[in-house]
Amino acid sequence: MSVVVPSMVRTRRRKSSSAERADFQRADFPRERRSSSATRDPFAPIDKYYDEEHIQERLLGSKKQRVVTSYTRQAPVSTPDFGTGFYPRRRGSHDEYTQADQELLINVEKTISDLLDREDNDRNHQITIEDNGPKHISLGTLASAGYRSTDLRGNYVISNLLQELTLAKDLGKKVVKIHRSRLNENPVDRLSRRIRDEFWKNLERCLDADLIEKAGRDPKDWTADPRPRIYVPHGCPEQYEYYTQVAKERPQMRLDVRWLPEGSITPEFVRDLNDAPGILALAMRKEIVNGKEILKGEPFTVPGGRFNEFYGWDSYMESIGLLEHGRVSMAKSMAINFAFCIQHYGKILNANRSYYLCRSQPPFLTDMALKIYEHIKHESDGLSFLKYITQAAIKEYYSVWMAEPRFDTDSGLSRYRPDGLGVPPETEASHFVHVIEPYAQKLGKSFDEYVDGYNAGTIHEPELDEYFLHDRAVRESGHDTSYRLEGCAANLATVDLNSLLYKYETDIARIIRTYFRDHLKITREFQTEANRINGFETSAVWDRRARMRKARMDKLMWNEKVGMYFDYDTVKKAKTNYESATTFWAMWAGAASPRQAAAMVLKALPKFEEFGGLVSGTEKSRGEISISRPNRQWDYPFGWAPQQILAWGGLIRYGYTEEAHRLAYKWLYMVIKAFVDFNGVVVEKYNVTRELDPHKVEAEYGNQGSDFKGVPREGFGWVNASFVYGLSILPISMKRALGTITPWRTFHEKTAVKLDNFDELTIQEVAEDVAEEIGFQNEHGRRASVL
Ligand SMILES: OC[C@H]1O[C@H](O[C@H]2O[C@H](CO)[C@@H](O)[C@H](O)[C@H]2O)[C@H](O)[C@@H](O)[C@@H]1O
Ligand SMILES: [Ca+2]
Repeated sequence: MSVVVPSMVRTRRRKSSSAERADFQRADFPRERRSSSATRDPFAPIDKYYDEEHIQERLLGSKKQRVVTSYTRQAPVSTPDFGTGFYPRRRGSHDEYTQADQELLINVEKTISDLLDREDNDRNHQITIEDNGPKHISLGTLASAGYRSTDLRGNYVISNLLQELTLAKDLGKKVVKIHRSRLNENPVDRLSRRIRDEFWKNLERCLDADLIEKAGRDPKDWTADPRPRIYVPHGCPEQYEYYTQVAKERPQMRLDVRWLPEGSITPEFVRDLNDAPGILALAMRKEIVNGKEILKGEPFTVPGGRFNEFYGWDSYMESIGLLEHGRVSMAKSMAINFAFCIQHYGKILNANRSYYLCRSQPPFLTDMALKIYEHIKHESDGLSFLKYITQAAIKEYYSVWMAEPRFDTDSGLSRYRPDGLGVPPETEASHFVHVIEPYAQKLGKSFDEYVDGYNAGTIHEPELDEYFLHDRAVRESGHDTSYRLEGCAANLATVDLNSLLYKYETDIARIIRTYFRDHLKITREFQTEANRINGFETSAVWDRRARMRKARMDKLMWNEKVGMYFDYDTVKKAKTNYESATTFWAMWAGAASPRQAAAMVLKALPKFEEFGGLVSGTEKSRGEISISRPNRQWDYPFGWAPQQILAWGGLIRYGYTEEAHRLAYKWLYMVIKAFVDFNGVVVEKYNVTRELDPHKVEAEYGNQGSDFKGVPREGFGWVNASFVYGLSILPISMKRALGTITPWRTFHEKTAVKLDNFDELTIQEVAEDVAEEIGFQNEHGRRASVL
């Protein structure tokens, strides 16, 4: 058997003195040393896994020479597939493929540079299926102290190697031992592990002395002098003092601490802050450390990418994944931060930046409180947590969603309709060029001059006022942007918002009845006109509100023929006709009757189901796309994690478990396939119609999460959550199939149940049976046979 020793090893061995050799053999690494894998968990979190400072000294000695990493050099050859270069040789008998727990000894810097040199053909610091490199490397084994080499092949393994080494480099490691099994890990396990051990941690922020610098940074601050700045609400003098002290103690940070005014925050005030954007203070708690009382910020999880602040509905979605991973205290802190925002800013904010002060996002607080409570009900403060958050949600319900300008008295339904003035400053400057340019030209002004004048109120343009009223509403809806909402959002009582409010009403009724003996006292900071006199709430009125809302939704939004809810235009007094995946929110909230749910499954679902799960809206509703009518990120062909999460929940709630499984499988398959083929990528949104590279989204704002060097470090908050939650609802057979990257088609073909008289019992047929039982016909007039 010929043993191939990488050329560098041979050279070094020849040069090394006998004394050095003796030292080396005396040391801990005899030629057939036992692997350390018996004691080291191949899948440990990176800080533990690479926490072996001693490797370098022990192995490299003073000359740092003995760790070998090299490509197997061969004569350049030319192949039609790869072009000219050094290509993988055939496997030799020395390859130790059978040893799943084999460990490799790797020089970090050198291997990264070799890998990028050879494998990263398009020079984007990622190794993906779009690179035409050899997808092969020979590395020294730990057991032979680098004397023997073993081969790694294939895009996934080679890319995982780059990722692991980049992580090790982040930790300052020069030489590492890596298990082969870590590079070859089942991708579902690998992504779950990275979310659990790394992504959540890297997305964690806190407005404490040590972290304010990180959380204060705003990639959306386009001003000439971006610097960390914090605004403190009037009612929080201790916090003001705290941050002033931080600013004094750490002048290099250039932290600018400012008060917010007492009383209501006006649109004019918010507009005027655009030249000095800043983060908004969040909740802090008092802790005793070394006998001294100190303030500690309640932490929060940010979405990722350029979204480096505490978001509204992202946080709810993230909490689903966090709870699944046992990070209960983080979810709890986020709910407490929401209560703080309601108390001090009057609403759950779009996010805690000054330019978001006027607007909110889709409300999920009662469901969040209940989910967290399930995890902490045995704790001494479990019930007081539920009480505190429910009171905050009640205040939010009355003063945000059931008050002017959001509440529409005619329909009795609510709208996204925030206050505000001027052009939203957080988007790229170019975002509104096509809208504003024609007005600027009319006045002979440049784009910038026009925006300055319009924002300052020296230029008046009612048409633009109307445009931005709707634009702000689009952003408050979280669905920014979409042709469903463009030019009309502020007038729409949307299915999404009213489903969520129905959920508030039913949740609040249930909470008051079940946990507070039908009498919930409202403390002063959360009192509103609606409950100030009584000072308490009871369940009956909430039940009644829910029934009323359902009746209104049925009347104004439900379309029996199409089997779907549609947004209601409160100005035109008519249903709209844009088909949106938000119709399934009514199922998530429990607002649909069993009959409506069956109709949605039978008629609506097929319109939204694509290769990668649910698409946001149908192609027909989006309409033609052109240069003057570009793609919008919340329209066809894009799919978003929250839409999937809510639809799965809704389907399960009404007993359509197989449907939920199928959709979850498709979404997770798409996410994991991109993760495997594209260097571990996890992004904000996906093109659910694109099988090869669904993470490539050509729409406004690009795609957060795709721009990284070597390894993604945080994924994207709600996609992380959707992955964790999706796995939690799938049966084990599906999880296994996902781990082997089995497309839905194949999985389905192999596992579909065969019954007598049926070629295949499809879920569609089950839905038809349900429909049959309730006397419902699909649009082709077809009735299913009775089982
Ligand atoms: O900066 C542009 C817009 O960015 C946010 O919207 C998008 O990201 C959010 C964070 O992940 C998410 O909540 C929202 O649904 C996305 O459309 C922001 O919320 C917008 O207000 C902002 O204009
Ligand atoms: Ca590349």
